[in-house]
Amino acid sequence: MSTDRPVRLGLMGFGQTGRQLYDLASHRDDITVIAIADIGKPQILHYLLQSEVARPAEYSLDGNYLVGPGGRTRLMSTDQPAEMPWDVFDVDLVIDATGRYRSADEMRAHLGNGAPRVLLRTLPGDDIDRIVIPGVNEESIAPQDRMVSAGSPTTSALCLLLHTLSQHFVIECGSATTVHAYTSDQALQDYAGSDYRRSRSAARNIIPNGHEAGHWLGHVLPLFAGKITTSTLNVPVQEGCLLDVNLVFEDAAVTADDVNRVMTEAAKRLPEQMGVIDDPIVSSDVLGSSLSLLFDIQGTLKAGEHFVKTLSWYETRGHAARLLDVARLYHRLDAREVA
Ligand SMILES: NC(=O)c1ccc[n+]([C@@H]2O[C@H](COP(=O)([O-])OP(=O)(O)OC[C@H]3O[C@@H](n4cnc5c(N)ncnc54)[C@H](O)[C@@H]3O)[C@@H](O)[C@H]2O)c1
Repeated sequence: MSTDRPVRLGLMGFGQTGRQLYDLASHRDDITVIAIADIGKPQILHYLLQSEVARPAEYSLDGNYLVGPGGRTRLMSTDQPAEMPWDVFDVDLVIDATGRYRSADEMRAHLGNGAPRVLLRTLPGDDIDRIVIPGVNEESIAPQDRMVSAGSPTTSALCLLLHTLSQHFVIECGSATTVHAYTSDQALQDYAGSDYRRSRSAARNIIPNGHEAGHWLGHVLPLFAGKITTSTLNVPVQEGCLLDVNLVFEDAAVTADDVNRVMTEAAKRLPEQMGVIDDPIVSSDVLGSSLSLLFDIQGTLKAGEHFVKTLSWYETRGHAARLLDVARLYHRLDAREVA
C-alpha cells in the first residue's frame, strides 16, 4: 500500500462530528470519504450539512450521492453496522460517529462486513485494541489494531493537558469537570430517560453528569490511572466546551506562571492540536477551532501550596480533525508494513 493514494474512508453517523470531519476531509487531498451510512434521509443530511459548513454552496446532492470538493460520496440509509457493505466500497477504515455503537461486538460487525479497521468517535463501551490520542500516545499504535477509539473531545483535551504537565511536574491527583454544551441525546423538555438528571430539560438546566474519561485515562496515560476524577456539567449552550481541571502538584514551588510557560511551549510543538490564549474569551469564541485544547492563560490560579486550577476550551471540530489524524496515522503505518 502506498501513502501516495488518499485514505479511503467509510463513515457511519453524519451528525455534528460526521459533518465536520466530512467538510475537513473534503478540503484535503489525502482523505476521501467514500460512503456515509446514516438513518437520516439524503435530502435532510445534505440540508444539515449546508447549515453547518462555512461554504454551503460547495456541496450538492445528486440522487444518493453527496457531491463536494472531495468528489462523490455514496449516502446509505442503514442503521446497523452489520447491514453496511463496507467491502463493496473498498474502504481502508470506518469511522463510527453514531455514538450508538460502542461495544467490541458492534465494532466487530463493521469488521465482519469488510471494514479493515474501525475507529470510534467516542470512548468505547468495553475493552478494544487501543485508544489513540494524537499528540499523546500515537507512537503506541500497532498494525494489528482493528478496533480503535480516538477518545472523545473531553478525553483529548484532558490527556493533552495532563501529558504536557506530567513531562515537567509530578502531579499527585486531581479532578476534571467539563462544562459541556448539551448533546443530541439530551431532551429539550423534561422527558423520562435513562437516569434522573438526564431526564431534565437540556435547554433550561445545568445538568451534572458523570464522564467516562477518568475510567479510560490509565489506558492512554498509565501514570494517571485512578488519580483523576472526571465529571460533566451539561449547560444550555449549543456548542463550545470548557474543561476545568484542578491538580495537586507534589512540588509546592510550582507557580501558575510555571504552568502557563510549560503549556505555551508545548503549544508551539503541537500547533495543530494545542493552542494558548491570553485574551478574556468565552465559549462562542472557540467555535470553528480545529484545536483539541485551547489553554486559557488567564484561567490558571494557585491556592495554598500544592493546588493549581486550569481552564481549557475546545469544540467538536477539533475532535473531527483528530479522527482524521488517527486515520492518517494508521494509513502511514500500513504503508510502512507493506513496503
Ligand atoms: N458533540 C459532543 O460534544 C458530544 C460529547 C459527548 C458525547 N457525544 C456523543 O457522541 C456521539 C456523536 O456525536 P455527534 O455530536 O456527532 O452526535 P449527533 O447526534 O450529532 O450525530 C449522530 C449521528 O448518527 C446518526 N445515527 C444515530 N443512530 C444511527 C444508526 N443506528 N445508524 C446510522 N446512523 C445513526 C444520527 O442520525 C446522527 O446523524 C453522540 O452519541 C453524542 O451524544 C457528543
